[in-house]
Amino acid sequence: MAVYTHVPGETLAVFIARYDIGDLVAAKGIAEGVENSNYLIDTTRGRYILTLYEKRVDTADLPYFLALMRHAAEGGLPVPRPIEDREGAALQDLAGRPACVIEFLTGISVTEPTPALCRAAGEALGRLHAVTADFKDIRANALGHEGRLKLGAQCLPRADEIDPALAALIESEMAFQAAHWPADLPQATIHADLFPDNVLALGETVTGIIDFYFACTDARAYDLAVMHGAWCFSNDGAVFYPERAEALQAGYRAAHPISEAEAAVMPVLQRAAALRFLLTRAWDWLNTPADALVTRKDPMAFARRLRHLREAQ
Ligand SMILES: Nc1ncnc2c1ncn2[C@@H]1O[C@H](COP(=O)(O)OP(=O)(O)O)[C@@H](O)[C@H]1O
Ligand SMILES: N[C@@H](CCOP(=O)(O)O)C(=O)O
Repeated sequence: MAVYTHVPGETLAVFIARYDIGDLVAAKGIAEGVENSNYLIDTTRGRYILTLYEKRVDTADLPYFLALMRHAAEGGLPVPRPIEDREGAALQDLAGRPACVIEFLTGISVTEPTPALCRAAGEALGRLHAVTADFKDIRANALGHEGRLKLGAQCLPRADEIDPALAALIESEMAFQAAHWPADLPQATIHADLFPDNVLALGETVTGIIDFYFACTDARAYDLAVMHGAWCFSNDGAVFYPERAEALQAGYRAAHPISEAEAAVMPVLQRAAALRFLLTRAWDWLNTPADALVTRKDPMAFARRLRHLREAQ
């Protein structure tokens, strides 16, 4: 469930009238997503997405995210373009929250991707890296190497409330990452959260790359490592699908090279990515009130991935 901020219909109609996109004819809250409130907006001229940014998104970062989406869309990628109102403003204030109307893209997100879709998604990431190579804005990754170690230390004291062996796993991986994280990889603009639920597809064609709200500047190859964890395991993390991983990497290489140095440290980056999602899920698991609207994601699904990656080395 992800409509945290409810906007009355009459307020929405007045809001949409600021734009040159036709009159509001329907608005529905979108259940998917966890971070922000999203509405599907139909007007007399087309369909749009209205996002109200909730507390975990720093308002100061919004111009970066919107500029990045615009840059990627102008580069020919299926990325939603932020829509400007008649005065040229894309970033708005609605119901006390920062808000933006963006293009609606067709397609559905799958939960069990085929190797062919993994290939297409890998290629989409490679194209994103190619198109954003000249995107100049910089945003530090709050969940980069240092951020992961900090969050790990915050999760450790209560991690065993989730699973009796979890603290030991986190502590051991933090030590490994502190010793092995490569500081000298090429930096780039990365999506940083390109899970299957953030890729829209029709059949095996990618029609949308969405949810840029973790995008940042970090090791380019780390973005592929995030996708490896998100796309190449069963959802519970119990089964690894090598054919998906091969397809993902082949697709990426069709659009962007992977250097020898990046390939050599990929196992470390994959473990770092598994740790990142294990930690944010563990933190949310321990700190989300039982009556919260949002469904917590299972941290153990990424603990299993991390164990698999550690054993495979
Ligand atoms: N531009 C878009 N076109 C079509 N559907 C979208 C678009 N943006 C978001 N959605 C829909 O809204 C859902 C939640 O969006 P998302 O950006 O992932 O939210 P959150 O940041 O809260 O996780 C997506 O799963 C998708 O169904
Ligand atoms: N992909 C992350 C959670 C972020 O959720 P999103 O809906 O904004 O992609 C996870 O799976 O832990």
